[in-house]
Amino acid sequence: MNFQNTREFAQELDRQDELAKYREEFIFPQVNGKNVIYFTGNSLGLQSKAAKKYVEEVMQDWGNLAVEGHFYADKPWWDYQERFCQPLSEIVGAKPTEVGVMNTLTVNLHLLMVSFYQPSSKKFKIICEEKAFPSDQYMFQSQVAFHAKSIGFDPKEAIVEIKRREGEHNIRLEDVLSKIEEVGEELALVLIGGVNYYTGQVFDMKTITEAGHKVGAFVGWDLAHAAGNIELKLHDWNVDFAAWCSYKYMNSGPGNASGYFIHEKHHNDTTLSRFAGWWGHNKERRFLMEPNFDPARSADGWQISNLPVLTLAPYLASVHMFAAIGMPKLIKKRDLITSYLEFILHEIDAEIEGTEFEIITPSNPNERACQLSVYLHGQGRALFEYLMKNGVITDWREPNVIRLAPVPLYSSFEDMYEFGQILKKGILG
Ligand SMILES: Cc1ncc(COP(=O)(O)O)c(C=O)c1O
Ligand SMILES: Nc1ccccc1C(=O)C[C@H](N)C(=O)O
Repeated sequence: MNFQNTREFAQELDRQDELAKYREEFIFPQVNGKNVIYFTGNSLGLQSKAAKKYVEEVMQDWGNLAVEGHFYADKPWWDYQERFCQPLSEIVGAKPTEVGVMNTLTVNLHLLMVSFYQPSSKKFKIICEEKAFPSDQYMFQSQVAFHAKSIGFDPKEAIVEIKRREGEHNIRLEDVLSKIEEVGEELALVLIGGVNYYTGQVFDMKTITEAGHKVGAFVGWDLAHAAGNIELKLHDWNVDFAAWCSYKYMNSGPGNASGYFIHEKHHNDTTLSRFAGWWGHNKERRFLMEPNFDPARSADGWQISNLPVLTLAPYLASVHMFAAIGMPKLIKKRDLITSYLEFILHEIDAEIEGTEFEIITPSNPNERACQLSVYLHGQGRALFEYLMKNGVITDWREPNVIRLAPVPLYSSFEDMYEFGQILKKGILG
């Protein structure tokens, strides 16, 4: 499409946008009496109007029914999580029995590593990406330290990071594959962010998963920046496990629950260790209070505690909205609005001397989703602060990168145009 950097053109794209009406379903913070231009749905998604209704429903049931709500609420609490399985399975490309919600992201990745990182003295290495999100790095370090002494391997050798090549911002697939081959039989686990939080790079999960399996490793994915953002086919890709937070693209609220996936091929595997609790016990027999753990033969078998229902309520509102729309439409708009933002950035960059906006996110549409990370050469933190003051909510990452994520559910094309104008003013004064 031949884009134009005019308000009329952006408004025309909004008129043609079949998802435009969903913007009304969200609450935008106000700056100078106007909706902000919100680019940080990759950090915390906006509150939907439905979220409050779902929470209020639980509050009312709690008030009216108290303990009886577990079984007699409209959406009974004891199996509240089952309402997620169908819609979530569509979002991440899984069978409904392969997904669940519980805890928070890093906690779930730790718990999944209990099952899928069982090192021996010969097979103990973990492949991850260089500069993974810090929480993942700390997780790897602590998992390795936890096992190293009893198994007797050198913790310093255990974590193998895939590096970017000199002068490049993104990791090459060929480098991931050759590292997997090089580590070979010593490789116990590959665990990478499916979409890199800093650059927005989307990894070829199918190919990497296959390569990991070829050398006998488990392969898992941190899908924090992927769930609700990109097409996923976790079942077909034969991924062993994955987890994601729900507060980014899935708009479930700050620090909210994590979704997780465990491939059905593992559901009956009793050799996998796991940390158990009564909510993972055989569902029909859960309330018999039996002494021995009999795990549910599905992803539910990894549940531990009864559910934080109030917390799950806004997440349920969100998955219902995603289910009503479907990922294909979101992805279609995502690609158009991201390309439009890219075009606007190039236009403004070309107009202004002395600046250079280097988009470090891959330009190949197969390797990016809705985030553009922009290196603002010639500009400093003052520009970021100007943007924030003028109603553009973005984030700053050292040394000089802003991340912009136009979210297809609630961002408009006119937002992109307006952002360009504010950016220009911020630079030219
Ligand atoms: C890739 C990635 N992993 C892990 C986390 C941490 O998640 P949590 O604090 O929910 O455990 C985040 C974001 O906060 C993230 O972007
Ligand atoms: N949960 C948060 C709480 C406080 C500050 C940031 C976060 C984020 O989620 C950061 C996000 N993971 C990121 O990619 O930057």
